[in-house]
Amino acid sequence: MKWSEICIHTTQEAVEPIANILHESGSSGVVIEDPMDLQKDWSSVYGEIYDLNPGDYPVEGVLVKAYLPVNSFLGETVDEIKEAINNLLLHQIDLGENTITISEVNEEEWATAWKKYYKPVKITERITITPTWEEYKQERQNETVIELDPGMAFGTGTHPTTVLCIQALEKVLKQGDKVIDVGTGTGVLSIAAAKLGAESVLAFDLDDVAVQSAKINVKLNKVQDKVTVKQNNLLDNLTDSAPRVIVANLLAEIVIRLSDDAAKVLSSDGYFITSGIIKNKKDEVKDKLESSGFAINEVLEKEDWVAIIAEKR
Ligand SMILES: C[S@@+](CC[C@H](N)C(=O)[O-])C[C@H]1O[C@@H](n2cnc3c(N)ncnc32)[C@H](O)[C@@H]1O
Repeated sequence: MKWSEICIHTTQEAVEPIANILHESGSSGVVIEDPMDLQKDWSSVYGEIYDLNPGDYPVEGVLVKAYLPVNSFLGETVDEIKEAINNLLLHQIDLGENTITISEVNEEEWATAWKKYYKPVKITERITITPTWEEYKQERQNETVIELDPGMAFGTGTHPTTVLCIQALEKVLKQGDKVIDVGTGTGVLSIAAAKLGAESVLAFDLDDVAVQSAKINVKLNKVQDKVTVKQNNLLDNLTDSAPRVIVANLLAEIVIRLSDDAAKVLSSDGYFITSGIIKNKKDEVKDKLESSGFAINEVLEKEDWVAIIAEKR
């Protein structure tokens, strides 16, 4: 089969929504080439990992690439992708250059193109995330290893927003907590919560592809007794529960929409961990959280992204 590579030159802020658009259009294995990755000193800090070629990276902005089968619908699919990306401007998302190029690749190239970027990564002192196809030996006694097969769901577990959420979970989670993970994607945060000691975790995602991916990863990590994965819009139709922690790695706009419901649902000593928030939207989200009845406990930052730990007042 022939495949077409679609490459979008954009901004860090637009990477997640564009990756979602590409997933929804049926493309496989989104690759993100962000020059910030070249500046990370993975080898000295984390004893790992990457062998990155600077020639693959833009000088400014980020390249988001995905692979579409070459068939009679390709033209229409590309037009739909372009339209959906341009619609992001209506949500005040900066698209930067927003140039879109299409090129043909062979099957072998695309099948391995994204996997070469995905290696075991030490996310925090305690947690390492490794793709299922890498053999990884636990290096330290108290190390918690999460195995992930990202499939077509967001993401590899190494995105700054995911890392920040895991760091926040480590700070607030107590043994025996009930947790809800809104927008679970691959299930990575639910798996982390279960492995960090949560008693039960509800993992919600609107996207069926994510739900299927999270179910697979939950089993792979043997936490199916603790984690229940369901297709659900935000916190809609929640009956019992009263979790002590809600974690939501979504876009700033969606976090704002979720804030009042999160305050209602959480237990009285509850924490709301939010991310997917680009730095320039931090104050808007903080204001909304405060007006929903939260006190801002801590703001964590990584690259252009923030995560906010908010405590129910
Ligand atoms: C940025 S990804 C986060 C994935 C994962 N939690 C992580 O931290 O890597 C956001 C996820 O939220 C899901 N999502 C978006 N809107 C949603 C909604 N209204 N209700 C539930 N999930 C939603 C998307 O399908 C996507 O899987």
